[in-house]
This record gives sequence, C-alpha cells and structure tokens, in this order.
Amino acid sequence: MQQDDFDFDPPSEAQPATQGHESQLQKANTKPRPPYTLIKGYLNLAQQAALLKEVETYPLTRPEVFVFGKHHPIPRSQVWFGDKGCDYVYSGLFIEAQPWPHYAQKLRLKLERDFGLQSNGVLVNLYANGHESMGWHSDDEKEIKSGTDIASVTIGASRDFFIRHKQTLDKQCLHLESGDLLIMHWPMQSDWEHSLPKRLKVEQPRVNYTFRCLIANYHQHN
Ligand SMILES: O=C(O)CCC(=O)C(=O)O
Ligand SMILES: [Fe+2]
Repeated sequence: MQQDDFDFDPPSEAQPATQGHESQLQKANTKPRPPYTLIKGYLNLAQQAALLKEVETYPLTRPEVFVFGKHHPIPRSQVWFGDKGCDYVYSGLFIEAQPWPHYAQKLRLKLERDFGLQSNGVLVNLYANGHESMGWHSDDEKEIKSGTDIASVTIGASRDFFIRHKQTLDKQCLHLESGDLLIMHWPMQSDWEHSLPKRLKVEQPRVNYTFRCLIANYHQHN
C-alpha cells in the first residue's frame, strides 16, 4: 500500500442525511420529489485536502460557448477525465478524455465500492469564487448510459445548488458543503434541471466532481 493510499481505503462511515426518493414524508407528499441522495460529510478532511492539492495540477480550461450569436467564456474552469474512448460533448463542446489523476481515480473507486456507482469519466468544475456559476441544465447528453446515476462531490466553499422540475417548476435548494456527496439517481435528469447560481459574497474557490457513466466510443460511431 502506498503511503498516500491510506485515507481513501477505509469504507465510509457517513450515513445518508437525506434520501430524496424514499422517505416517509415523500410518500405522503404528492408534490414531485427529485430522486437524489445527499450524504453530508462523505469525505473526511484528509481526503478533501488530498483532492484540493491535486486540483492544482489539473489542466483546467475555460472554453467558449456560442450563445445568441456570440462567443462567451464559461463562468468557471473545467476538465474532463475519463477512460479511453470516453470523450464527452458538453454544452455543445467536444471534450477529449484526459487520463485519470491519482486521487480522482481513488474517489471513483470509493464511490463504486460504497454505492456500486458505475462511472468511466468525471467532469471537474472549478468556481474561483461566488462570481462563477453554472446555469440551469440537465446532465442528459446522449452519450450518458441509460439507467446510470450521476454522483457529485463538493470540495471547498459551500454553495447553494438548485433543483427545478421541468414541468411544474417546483424548486428545491440544497446547501452543498465541502465533503458532501449528492447522488442524482436515474432518471432524475429527464424530469429535473439543476443550477449553481452566483453568490457574490463567497470569496473562496469551490471544486465539484461529477462522476458519469458514458457509452464508450460513442463519438466514433455517431
Ligand atoms: O458544481 C456543481 O455542483 C454542479 C455541476 C454540474 O451540474 C455539472 O457539472 O453538470
Ligand atoms: Fe450538471
């Protein structure tokens, strides 16, 4: 065992704090409820620190998107790590998979061990401060494998995360803090959108990892 492996290997003791899809409350409530599981404090401080340090080595970029006839840099920076053949088209941008860094890979294996989460790629977003954000969207790209969940891990600054039903516009706000894990269960992306609004008072950076399972080689065949 490598010395730096110690802190990702023990099984997690964290328990689900909120189960978006199974609570008694939900059964009694007729309003649509997003199918998610929120696990507060999933990662301990050492795990968070290891990931934050690793982020400094990531080849983050700030691609431009074409909206309303103009090019705009996205209001955050990002990188996509994935297995061979797991390239991704996200916000209309083709992103080639970069090889997995050490701790991002360890986190992927931990999620698989703790929850049986299947993933072959992770999108990492860095929000330098509360001026950076992500607009309403669903992670419903065609290359995402049907039936798979999306796991989102937050490190750094706490931020509000909104979830909104596409038809009823019912809205929920989750306050995501460093170390929290949010699992968005299939088929949440078909009925719900999510966003990370600006919070101008936030001065610290936040990093978010969203683990996804793609159909391998999708862009070679489509
Ligand atoms: O930063 C977040 O919590 C959201 C990230 C997200 O929605 C995405 O990467 O698709
Ligand atoms: Fe998303």
